Amino acid sequence: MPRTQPVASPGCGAAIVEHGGRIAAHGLARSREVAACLADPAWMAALRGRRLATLATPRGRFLVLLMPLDGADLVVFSEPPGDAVLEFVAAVDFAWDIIEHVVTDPFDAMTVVDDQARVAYISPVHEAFFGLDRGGGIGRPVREVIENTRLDRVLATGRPEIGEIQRMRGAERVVSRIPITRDGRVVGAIGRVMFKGPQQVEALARHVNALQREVDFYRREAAALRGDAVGSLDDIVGESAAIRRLKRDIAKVAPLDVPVLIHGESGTGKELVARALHALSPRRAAALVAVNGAALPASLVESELFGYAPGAFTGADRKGRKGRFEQAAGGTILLDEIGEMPPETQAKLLRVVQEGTVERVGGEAPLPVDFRLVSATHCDLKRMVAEGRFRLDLFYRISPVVIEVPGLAERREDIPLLARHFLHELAQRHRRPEPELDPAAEALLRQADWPGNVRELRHAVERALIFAEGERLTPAAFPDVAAGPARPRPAAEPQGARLADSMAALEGTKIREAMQRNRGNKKRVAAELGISRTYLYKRLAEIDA
Ligand SMILES: Nc1ncnc2c1ncn2[C@@H]1O[C@H](COP(=O)(O)OP(=O)(O)OP(=O)(O)O)[C@@H](O)[C@H]1O
Repeated sequence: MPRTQPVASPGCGAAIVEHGGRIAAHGLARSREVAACLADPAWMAALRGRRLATLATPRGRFLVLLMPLDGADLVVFSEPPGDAVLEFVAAVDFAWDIIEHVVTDPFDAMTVVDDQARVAYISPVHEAFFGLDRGGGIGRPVREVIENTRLDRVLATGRPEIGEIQRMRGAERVVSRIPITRDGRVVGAIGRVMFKGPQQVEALARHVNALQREVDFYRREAAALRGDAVGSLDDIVGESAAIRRLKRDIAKVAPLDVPVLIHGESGTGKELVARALHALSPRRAAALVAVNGAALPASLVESELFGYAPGAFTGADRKGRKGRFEQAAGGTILLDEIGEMPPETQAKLLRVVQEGTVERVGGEAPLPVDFRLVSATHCDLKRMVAEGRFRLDLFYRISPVVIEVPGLAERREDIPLLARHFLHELAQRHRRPEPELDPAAEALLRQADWPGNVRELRHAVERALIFAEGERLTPAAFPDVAAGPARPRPAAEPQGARLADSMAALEGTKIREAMQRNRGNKKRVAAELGISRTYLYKRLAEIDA
């Protein structure tokens, strides 16, 4: 009989119960209540039948597992991993058999990966399908073992993927990939594949899936053609801290009726931000009208923005035409590339923004207009104001709130996510199977410099998809993407400002050289360079700073 005494670690224990009656107990198994159970032949017989059971003791409820040995039984006691497991085992006499069924079911194979995306378990039927020996995949990176798997992605995103189609060994299967969390942390993932299952269900699932994607695609396409302001935070792909912050800012600002200036490098998604601002605002039912400041021909600015009255031009629409501000009535107007608008247009815009009215060309009375103003630019407008290239009064009017959109270089962790998002979307558009992005290609895209930001990445993915051969995109599919040291990035500034920068740098060098030549004699330096002494002092102060 076991000695019964207080145990140091009551959380678990084990005992070997010999069929002859001898018991060697450890940990929890040495406690009085447990020892009594182990010594009770009826209790042991019931446990042998179930293999997995629960035991209620004054210390709590425990899971009990029996493993038959030669002439003895090994009985293990353990704290349960969770109440649901306890309840399941307590309620179902054949819990063991169910677990066995789940892990070996030939119609619903299972793969389990750990938090490093290494294979922890594969159902025997799945192993056989991949030509693996029993246990042959264990411990290996799942990508090496299972074709087209995305279990590593599911680990990274923590998001389940249900009912997806996966191509394996030339056949398409319906799969689900589910992250498993413990205490809020993803500790692994399971993949399930309807292996042989009813073929109809599989085909149906595939069909529904393809239709769903197609509907999504055409819905977006139609919305874009209608110029609808559909958009939402979900359209902004990315999980980096910078993107999460951006989304938080958008959600905060959208419901307020204040003008917003969106600033960011070219191709960072400023238009998406504008659409989300509109979609989350009380004005969402009305239109979002976009005006591109860089594309407005000077001669048409007025009629385009403010419309024209009936009979204003010979040959013009007799009834007159609404301008963009009138079209945006009750909605939002997006003044895109506002930094590119010439001074005369800026003056006209200021009037509209200040007075809330527009005057149609050839019209008599100003018409009140009700719009929410959103502007976007890649220019440094403050600097343009300082240089006299942008009106200060207009700047104040358009920028009570400024939203900064981060460049791709500041959120490289989003690159794989964006690349896969575009692969998915573009594969639908070009009606091509969606290829996998192989890890080396993913690494290349992550490291590359993207002066054109998300737009450039999208183009690179599109080119790769169109020219791709096979089901996998390797680095060779991205011949124009340079790995390693960054290519020179064009600043988020128009050409004029870059020229100004280089002029300033050149001027600094000339001044420094002249100062050396003339041993610091400022009078001589000013004379040599043909500049005033006051200007020289100013530039020297800037250079020293
Ligand atoms: N976070 C994102 N998620 C998904 N798509 C994005 C994202 N950012 C940009 N894109 C896509 O990249 C392309 C360029 O984005 P967009 O036109 O909004 O950029 P922009 O900042 O307005 O550029 P520009 O200043 O050159 O007009 C679009 O196809 C857009 O859908």
